[in-house]
Amino acid sequence: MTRKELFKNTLRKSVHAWKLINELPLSDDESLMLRHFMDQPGFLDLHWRMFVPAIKGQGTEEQKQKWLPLANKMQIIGCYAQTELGHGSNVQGLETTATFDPQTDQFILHSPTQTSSKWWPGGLGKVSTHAVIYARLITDGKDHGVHGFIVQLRNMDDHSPLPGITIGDIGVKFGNGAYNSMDNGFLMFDKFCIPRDQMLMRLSKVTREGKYVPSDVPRQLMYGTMVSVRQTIVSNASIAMARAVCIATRYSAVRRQFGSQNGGIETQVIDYKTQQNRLFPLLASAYAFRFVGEWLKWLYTDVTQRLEASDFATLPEAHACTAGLKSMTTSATSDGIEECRKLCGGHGYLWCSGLPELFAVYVPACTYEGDNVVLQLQVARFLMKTVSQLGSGKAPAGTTAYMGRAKHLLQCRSSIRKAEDWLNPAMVLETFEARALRMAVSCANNLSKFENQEQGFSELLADLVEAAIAHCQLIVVSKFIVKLEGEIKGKGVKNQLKNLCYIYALHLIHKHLGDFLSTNSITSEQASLANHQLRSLYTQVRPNAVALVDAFDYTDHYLGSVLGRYDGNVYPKLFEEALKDPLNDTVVPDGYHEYIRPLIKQHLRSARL
Ligand SMILES: CCCCCCCCCC/C=C\CCCCC/C=C/C(=O)SCCNC(=O)CCNC(=O)[C@H](O)C(C)(C)COP(=O)(O)OP(=O)(O)OC[C@H]1O[C@@H](n2cnc3c(N)ncnc32)[C@H](O)[C@@H]1OP(=O)(O)O
Ligand SMILES: Cc1cc2nc3c(=O)[nH]c(=O)nc-3n(C[C@H](O)[C@H](O)[C@H](O)COP(=O)(O)OP(=O)(O)OC[C@H]3O[C@@H](n4cnc5c(N)ncnc54)[C@H](O)[C@@H]3O)c2cc1C
Repeated sequence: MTRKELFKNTLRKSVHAWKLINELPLSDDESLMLRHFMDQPGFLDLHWRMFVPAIKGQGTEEQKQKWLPLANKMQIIGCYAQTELGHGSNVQGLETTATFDPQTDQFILHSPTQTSSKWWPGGLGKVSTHAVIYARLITDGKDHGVHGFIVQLRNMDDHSPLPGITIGDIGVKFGNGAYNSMDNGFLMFDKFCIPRDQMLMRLSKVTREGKYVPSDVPRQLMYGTMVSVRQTIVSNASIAMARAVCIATRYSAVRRQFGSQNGGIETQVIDYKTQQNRLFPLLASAYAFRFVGEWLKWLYTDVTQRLEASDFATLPEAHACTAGLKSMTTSATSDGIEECRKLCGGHGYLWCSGLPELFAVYVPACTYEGDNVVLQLQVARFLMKTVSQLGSGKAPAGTTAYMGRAKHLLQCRSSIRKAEDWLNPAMVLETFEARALRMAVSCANNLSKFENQEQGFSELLADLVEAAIAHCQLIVVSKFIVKLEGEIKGKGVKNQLKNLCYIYALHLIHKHLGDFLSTNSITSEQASLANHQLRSLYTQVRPNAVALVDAFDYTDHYLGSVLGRYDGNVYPKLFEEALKDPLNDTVVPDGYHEYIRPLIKQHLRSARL
């Protein structure tokens, strides 16, 4: 499809999905499932995941009563317009202004520079009638920082932009189809006026007289919509990883190379330890991210309930967990999808493998909802704060509770003696805790050598990110272990999950061996034992690998992959796909008479053939 066709077809699908949701009708969970199977980024994502939650989280009761019924019936379509051409990560650096005019009781929205143009918001370019706009609030010449406003963008009769608004699509993005189904947009305001009651005023207010009234709740609640989406992105990482792994695992069982004896069949590539060493940790990650995603959903629900009761104590941890896990799981999944492409050899590079499209549509997850490095730095700040409070009498809680055992974890030596010891959950957990704590404490010690903490932080950014990743990996490993300790129906299933849990943990040790050795969390002998155990786990997973990906229950239609077909009938179907290519419509290609024939004829003449 051309871009225009792709965009229009996605509009068609989105509107059809919305019709089904209402007609059947579908529950919220079923509607999410429908979105999952619609399987294309589109304006509904931003309307439901960001526009509506932003109003719910930041609007007053009256604002919710006014706007939510319209949004819930999709009589208005909204998006979330925060990022600007010049500023994305640095939200406090946004330039768009919303200046209160007491004479008209209105805010004047203005884009003072080119870099202040909104740039990137999904659904903005061509579809949305409304947006939640983030802009600097100015009253009486004073800048109060960034706040949210509900703004109508387009005329409700003919969809034309309202006077004072310039709006459009930002152009083609990475990949052929992928994210190009979405109208990520730009927007400029030229002194565009909105009524005062369209500032989202749950967190702070501007009175009729133009007085700014800050609220007594943390201003970070303005970032709440991002926290909610980051949490869902973790579960989505599992879905995308599982999809790539399903394709690569099934194909690795079909594909054979070398090893034929006396003219017999060749070896299935899944039997090579190198293939297993690349594939099975990704299979384990798909399960691990699913379980940590379930836990994060619980954490998010818990913090939401606490916030409703004005208990803000767990907000920093919820922010650190959603930011860190969003970052860690999306980076691992993007890399994992690309690894799966390579695991499928040359055929993985074919569009019909399903992997190029999956990669292209997935990889911006490392950037949207917060650049992955920027988000890990938020985790690092949280860890440095926690370390600095050790010994102050305030016991660390939640995911940093292990830091409360700092004295032990800083000096303990791993008691792993034989390979099987690596199947002991307490020993594995302690290894990850020791490594995470020692990396965090080492950063804190190095920071303390700087007179200026911010300067020290800038100098140590790379180490801080590594410490944050170590903490996030510990969370994933620990939640996998907790899952195993809970109710899992079926001993066989539990055994399989145990294998995957240890593959996940031991492979991380192997991959980040430098961290584990340099922090003396394990010795090089214990590292060899971990590798030995890992190989043995691969052997145990091998006979069940295909069943473990079949368990994801993805249909062939959803996978969209010739290589990942359930029936394994890969080669005939690769031919069928090839023959569908427009280049094969004719035997002699268009351009032969124009370019190839004259070239050949010229050579034939000069060679006197
Ligand atoms: C084959 C076909 C397959 C098809 C598959 C389809 C796949 C589709 C999948 C769809 C899935 C999901 C849909 C998602 C849609 C994505 C759309 C994207 C939307 C966006 O990107 S919206 C814009 C997002 N922008 C960002 O994330 C910006 C990142 N920056 C920030 O968040 C912040 O500014 C910051 C965290 C970097 C803060 O920096 P800083 O300058 O320090 O900030 P301050 O404002 O001064 O605040 C500092 C203190 O506040 C704390 N803090 C910061 N953030 C939060 C928070 N969110 N909650 C609570 N607290 C927060 C911070 O820790 C500081 O605290 P302290 O003072 O240290 O105590
Ligand atoms: C597909 C897609 C959809 C999007 N949808 C929306 C949307 O609906 N609404 C919306 O408002 N926005 C949206 N965005 C924008 C998105 O949120 C931003 O792109 C994202 O927050 C990153 O910001 P940036 O582009 O400014 O990156 P930058 O911050 O410019 O990052 C560039 C580089 O600088 C590094 N860097 C930046 N700051 C630091 C620092 N302090 N320390 C160390 N390194 C740093 C980063 O790691 C990165 O390597 C979308 C983006 C994409 C790609």
